[in-house]
Amino acid sequence: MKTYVSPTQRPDTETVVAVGSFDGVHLGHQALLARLKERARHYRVPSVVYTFDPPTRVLMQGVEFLSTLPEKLDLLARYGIDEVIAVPFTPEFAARPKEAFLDDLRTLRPRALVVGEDFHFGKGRAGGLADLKGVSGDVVALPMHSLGGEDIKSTRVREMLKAGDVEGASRFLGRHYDAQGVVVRGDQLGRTIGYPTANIRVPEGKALPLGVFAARTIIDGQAYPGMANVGYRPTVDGRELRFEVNLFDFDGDLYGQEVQVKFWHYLRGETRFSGLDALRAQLAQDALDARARLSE
Ligand SMILES: Cc1cc2nc3c(=O)[nH]c(=O)nc-3n(C[C@H](O)[C@H](O)[C@H](O)COP(=O)(O)O)c2cc1C
Ligand SMILES: Nc1ncnc2c1ncn2[C@@H]1O[C@H](COP(=O)(O)OP(=O)(O)O)[C@@H](O)[C@H]1O
Repeated sequence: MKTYVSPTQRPDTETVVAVGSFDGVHLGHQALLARLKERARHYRVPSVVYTFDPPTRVLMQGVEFLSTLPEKLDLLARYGIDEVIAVPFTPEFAARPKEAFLDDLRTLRPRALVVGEDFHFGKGRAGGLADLKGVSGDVVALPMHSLGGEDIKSTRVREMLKAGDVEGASRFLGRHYDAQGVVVRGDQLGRTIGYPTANIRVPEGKALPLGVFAARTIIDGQAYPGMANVGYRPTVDGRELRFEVNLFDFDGDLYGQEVQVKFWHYLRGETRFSGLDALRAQLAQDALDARARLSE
């Protein structure tokens, strides 16, 4: 998959194009991508995803993102997209009139455009489907996808994560929600209570679910079962948000390693224990619960 930061960078050929933030690449996005690929086969031209980094809502409304750009590119490659144009979404870009965006699209010579039916663009969200018809003779506007009577939206996935509902988020994403980052040093307390935890630093702004979870951690392509905590560690008077994982049946040095944690099941909310002994007892129970959930 080729990636560009501007539509003018790519070779001057016809295309089919899907436009959007694609934050999380959830089931609704996946339906759009399937339609994009179908149109690309039909016209025998490359499938192009025109996306914004960061997602428009992250810049405009200050929300957290579900996928970092590398995570999003990785997912789009796996769905078999030929090219991605990831334009830096800045206040200046957001303030451009709709005509400027339409001109950008024209440089891609789109045989077909695939968007969600509520797609808007340009300053004040002034541009809509009718404008797109001036750029391509084949505008596919997909209706909002729903699951169990609920619209599938990135916003809803963010809400579920904040409530610890990683199962709900997984249903909407069509895969387990995950976070990638590098293992950094913590307070070296975990090992003293028999539960060493790899503290993971994720890119600032990445949405994390809150609570205690059964998780699978991918290190060098291998999956390790374990349990994760995302919280403030009230028992040890923690202050900032920490993301840590204890791996079962693992012993080794992980500092500096890049890891990917897949959140499997919500186990409980974080609580304040009377001391480290009480915390240790709870961790023993969490480990049993996590193993049971992971072997289901
Ligand atoms: C599965 C799991 C659950 C946890 N639950 C809690 C909790 O409920 N309350 C709390 O204060 N800390 C909780 N912690 C965080 C521990 O306090 C933390 O692992 C310990 O302070 C060690 O920190 P360190 O990695 O900086 O050495 C949990 C950690 C894990 C791995
Ligand atoms: N089973 C394990 N799960 C997680 N980390 C482990 C495990 N075994 C060893 N480690 C290593 O020990 C470190 C965690 O020990 P800990 O005392 O909690 O220190 P820190 O506070 O620096 O995280 C991890 O970063 C990793 O390098």
